[in-house]
Amino acid sequence: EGPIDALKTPADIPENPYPLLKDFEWVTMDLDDADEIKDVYELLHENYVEDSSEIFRFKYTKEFFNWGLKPPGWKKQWHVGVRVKETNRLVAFIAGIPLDLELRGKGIRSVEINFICVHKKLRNKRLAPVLIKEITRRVNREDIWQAFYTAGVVLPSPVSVCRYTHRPLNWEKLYDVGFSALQPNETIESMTKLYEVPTKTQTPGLRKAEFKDLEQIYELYDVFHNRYEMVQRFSKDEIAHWLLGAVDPEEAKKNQQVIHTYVVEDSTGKITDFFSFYLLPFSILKNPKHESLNVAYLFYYASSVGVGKSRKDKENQSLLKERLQQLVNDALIICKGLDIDVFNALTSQDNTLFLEDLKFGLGDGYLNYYLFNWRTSQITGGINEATKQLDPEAGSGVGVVML
Ligand SMILES: Cc1c(C(=O)c2nccn2C)oc2cccc(OCCCNCc3cccnc3)c12
Repeated sequence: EGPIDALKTPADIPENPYPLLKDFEWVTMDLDDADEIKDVYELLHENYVEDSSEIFRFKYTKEFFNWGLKPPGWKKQWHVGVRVKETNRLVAFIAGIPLDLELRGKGIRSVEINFICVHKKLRNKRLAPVLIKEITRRVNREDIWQAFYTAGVVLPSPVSVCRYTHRPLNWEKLYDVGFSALQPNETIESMTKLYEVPTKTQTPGLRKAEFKDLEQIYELYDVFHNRYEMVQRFSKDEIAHWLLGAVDPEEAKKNQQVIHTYVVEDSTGKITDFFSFYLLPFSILKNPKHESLNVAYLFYYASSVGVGKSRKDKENQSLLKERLQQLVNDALIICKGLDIDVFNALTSQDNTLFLEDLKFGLGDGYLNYYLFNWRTSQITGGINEATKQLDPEAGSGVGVVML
């Protein structure tokens, strides 16, 4: 376990940007400028590909970028763009944000790389590796030598791999857009009935999280995440940003269209649990009936039921299983109320404890986790390596959730 490359200092790193194809120039995006956020939004909206079927494309909002790209400690120079010199058109982007990663108890100051995008017309020009080299240079100049990133494709040595899972909430719409299909002995009515959820949440004391809960959420997140091998450690400001929408309560209101966090408060005023999900719709291309798919992604959660207990403690595992099933079932009920069509989750964290019982279906996508310049042994991703089926016993050591 440890760095792979020879140790260096920022002085060893070139101060000039990495060489670029002649018609293009490096730019540092200023995501405090509405026009620049718009450029990134348009580039990704037209060119970011996530699903192989080409039916769906992420339907970004300004708030999604405000929230996803500007957490506490964000740096302009880690929002790297490539523009065409002549036209000033943005044709590529890559982002890094600070990450306090902890791997089996060892803290690793690193960055999280995400949102890499190359314009469709510039594919196969080997631009992506150049984007990665340039953002690595800019990160190294800040004396950071490790990076964390995920990808649907298999690259050299993933630390872990998790599987996509989907919980239909509006089955008929998923059927209409071609995401879900009918098996021989099924009908639209039987499927709609199968995925029906109550209208009211069931957990006593469940309510939206507020800023007054910040201290307790911060504490509960920290102790609960000791159970995973790979976790993201958060400052209190980072918990405010990632779970309440922003450090500043006024700014947070806008981002609460994207990030939704709920807490359970017991009769003594103690926060015993929280869960969160973020919304990122898909535009549906070429469909006569629907133009967008409303999607929620399970984000971070924690329960006092799991605090201070080993995952080998069978008794506690079954208590946690029961608790998480109830909490995530409430998340489904809330999302149905928000007109969400499908609730997405990975096989990470303790999700394998509830995925099957709450009727999540295994998707055909996988998420591979990578750690640049850090050798480490593999971490279980909640699925059986050979069969790719859920591995409820093993659970997952992956506690980090990336957007
Ligand atoms: C993507 C995604 C999908 C789908 O593609 C999908 N669901 C319903 C219909 N479709 C086609 O399903 C998932 C299940 C779990 C985690 C996921 O993704 C985890 C990572 C999400 N990244 C979002 C992101 C981050 C940065 C920039 N743009 C997008 C996904």
